Amino acid sequence: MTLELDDLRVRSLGDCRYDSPFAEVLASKRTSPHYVHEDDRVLVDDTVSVLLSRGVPIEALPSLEAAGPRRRIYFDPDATSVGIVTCGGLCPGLNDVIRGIVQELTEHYRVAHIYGFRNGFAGLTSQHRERVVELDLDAVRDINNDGGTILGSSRGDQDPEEMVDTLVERGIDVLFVVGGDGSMRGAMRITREIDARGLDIAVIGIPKTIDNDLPYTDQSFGFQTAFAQATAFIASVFIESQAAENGVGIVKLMGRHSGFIACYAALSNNDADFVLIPEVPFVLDGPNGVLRRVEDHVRRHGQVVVVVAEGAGQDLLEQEGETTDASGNTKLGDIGLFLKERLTEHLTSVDLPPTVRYLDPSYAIRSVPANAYDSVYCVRLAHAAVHAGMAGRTETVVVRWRRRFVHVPMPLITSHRNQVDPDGDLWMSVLEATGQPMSFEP
Ligand SMILES: Nc1ncnc2c1ncn2[C@@H]1O[C@H](COP(=O)(O)OP(=O)(O)O)[C@@H](O)[C@H]1O
Ligand SMILES: O=P(O)(O)OC[C@H]1O[C@](O)(COP(=O)(O)O)[C@@H](O)[C@@H]1O
Ligand SMILES: [Mg+2]
Repeated sequence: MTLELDDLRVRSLGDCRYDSPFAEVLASKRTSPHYVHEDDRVLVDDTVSVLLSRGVPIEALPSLEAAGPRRRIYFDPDATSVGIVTCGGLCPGLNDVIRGIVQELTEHYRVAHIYGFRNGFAGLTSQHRERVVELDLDAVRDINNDGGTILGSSRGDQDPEEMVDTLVERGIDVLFVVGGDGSMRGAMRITREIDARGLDIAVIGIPKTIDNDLPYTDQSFGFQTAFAQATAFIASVFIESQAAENGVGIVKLMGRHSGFIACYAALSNNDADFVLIPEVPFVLDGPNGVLRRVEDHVRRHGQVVVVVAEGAGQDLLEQEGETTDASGNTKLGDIGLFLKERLTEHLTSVDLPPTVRYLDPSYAIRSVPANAYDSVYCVRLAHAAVHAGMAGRTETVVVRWRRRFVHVPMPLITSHRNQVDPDGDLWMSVLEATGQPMSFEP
């Protein structure tokens, strides 16, 4: 993988001219196993073989700027106005992030104004810009107890010129965009327009994806909450299938291009016998196909549980042309219902008429409040985002990478998708736990 140090440098609006409220506390800090100094950097790679293969001196190895408070900051807090927008699909923890940003900006930096734009990027258009809400400590009190986002969200394309007009009209100095790959592409278009006009506005991204499909982040916030929810649905179909004759439990889970939710949920209570994900192709028919394998399992155990990610096996479905949603995301065929139909047909034909229990929990796994672990993660990301913005970083995303909070340039976070590696140890764990074959190919 070619990755140059220069690709990993984040942009800054300029020199930091003001003392940070954290200056005193940071004065004596040095890098330790538990703290990375603001001038130090975090390595991208973590194995000796990859580091050696880079073939460059240590200081030229791919590395990321550490996140966290700075001794000096770019914006004068008294004269700073901030905007927050949440975009794309919901994810547990969005309210925790909003709350964390508002609390940090209010209690430590004491900025002049914090505005929330309603319903994603749509809230920055001329049509909706009047619906902006001013956010203070009262406005965010207890919002973390609820799922969703108090600001609302949306998909769909918006004009960057109009959005930047709104930022200028409101006097926004720092815009926080909480969203997925689409939102980060949208945020980059905003920064391009800001650059074209020579404006002094920072844009900071906080990566949100329930599918965990953004690269350079260990695991996205809300993911743990979501797969824990999914686990409960798998447990239900397991119990149901156990009590029925030739019981077949099928759970379809979110995961458009990445099967992380399916893998983690399946591993969590180990009730699944087959896990099907977009990254690992399979066939249904033939001696090694899924149908025969499931049949064998039902013959031996009297029941079976199949977990399928929504993006799996799309090549098996007949699609009427490729359709996309408002944001340009591919709309998928329903692999869950297709599997249900084909398995019912097949098991009936081999004299194992099944009792099928099919669940598609869909939005039920992402509309819940974050669990305690994700809440902690969200608040720490929010703090890191605020520090980055106040220090004048722009076109920058705050992430946790190999357990350190770091800054990643936006173009890099949209450069590719994080997916389950069929040769990696996660998929190996799934194969070990389920006992399913390594391949369903003929
Ligand atoms: N390629 C793109 N360029 C600019 N904006 C985009 C792009 N893709 C998506 N967006 C905008 O980002 C927002 C969220 O994108 P979407 O794909 O729906 O969710 P997510 O951010 O979760 O991936 C939408 O308003 C959408 O118009
Ligand atoms: O119905 P919606 O709101 O478009 O969202 C559904 C889709 O969003 C996803 O959750 C992906 O969104 P994120 O990764 O951005 O959170 C898919 O798994 C799912 O199919
Ligand atoms: Mg997306």
